[in-house]
Amino acid sequence: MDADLKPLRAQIDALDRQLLDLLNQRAKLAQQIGEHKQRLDMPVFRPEREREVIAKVQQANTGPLHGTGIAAIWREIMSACRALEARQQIAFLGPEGTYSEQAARQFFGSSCAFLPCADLDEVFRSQLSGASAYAVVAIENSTEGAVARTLDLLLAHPVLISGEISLAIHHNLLRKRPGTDGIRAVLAHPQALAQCRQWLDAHLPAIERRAVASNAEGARLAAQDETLAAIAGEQAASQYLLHIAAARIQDEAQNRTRFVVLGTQTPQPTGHDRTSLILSVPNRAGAVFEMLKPLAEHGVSMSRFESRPARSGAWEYFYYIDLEGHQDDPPVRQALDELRRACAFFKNLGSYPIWQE
Ligand SMILES: O=C(O)C(=O)C[C@]1(C(=O)O)C=C[C@@H](O)C=C1
Repeated sequence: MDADLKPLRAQIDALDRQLLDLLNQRAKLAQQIGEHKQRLDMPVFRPEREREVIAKVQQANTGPLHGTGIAAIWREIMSACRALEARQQIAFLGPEGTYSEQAARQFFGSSCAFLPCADLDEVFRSQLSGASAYAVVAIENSTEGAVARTLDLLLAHPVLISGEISLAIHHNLLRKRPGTDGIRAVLAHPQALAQCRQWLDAHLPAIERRAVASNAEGARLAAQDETLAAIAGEQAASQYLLHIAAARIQDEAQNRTRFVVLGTQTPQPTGHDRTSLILSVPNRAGAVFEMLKPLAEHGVSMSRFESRPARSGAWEYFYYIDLEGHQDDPPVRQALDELRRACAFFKNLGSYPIWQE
């Protein structure tokens, strides 16, 4: 009975008052930091500091709260404190309800303005023009590989990567009513259709698969027509008031997407950082081997190696390389100096903290 809960709830109420006082004390300190940053024209958002804050509270945590819960709470606390320093806009690939929006909200917390953009080009433009302080774009999926348009735009524009976030992606079949009877077409982004191929082959083999600009766009259309189903996340289900006709239909249970955060600053080293580069070498025997030599010589690990055609017609490629470490760490700095000298093309997209759940 609720009456039995009364004394415990009274204790929670008293603690909440204390928490509120403490949070407001914390917010006042963030405001003072904000004034200082404004005087010195320093960036408000400091991902390396936020990472440190979360690591410290997780280390101090004796439970029963879990580390992931602690991280989520502190991300929101810092988002609210950050908003007192400056309210920033974050661009992402819309419409509302996409995984990109989920990544943007998880990374920056909810005390920001979020701008859904029509396509990836517009997401980049919004950040480059300064209309948005940051942008969040998908770069690779563990099942389907690289997001080609993102790679091309990273090459074409003068952008810096200020952070990353990796999300577990659970696809669901969404529609206006429960069950799969009467579905005429399944709508989703081509990547999501590909990630659910086996499930669709087994459960809806004769049904049309229609590629649309985003999963959320598919969900929006499915909300208007009973004969359409969409593949999308739970966020899209609640956004467009759809039923989950089948849950977790992706072929790989461990399906994840990595997103990068585009900004104007390179965060300071945290000891757990990644550096992203785009390189190119002439098309001759041994050139790629030579290109990678400085990394081996300085003991720098490579966590990703991806190639895209250079469209020169000469079988030349751009190589997208992620290194472990920060560009200010001496071994990485030395390797970068040598790569800069040796490569026909060298672009440093910057160093940023590795995402921590
Ligand atoms: O330490 C800072 O630079 C702050 O502005 C404070 C704070 C926080 O709330 O802890 C807020 C925003 C920054 O991104 C980092 C941390």
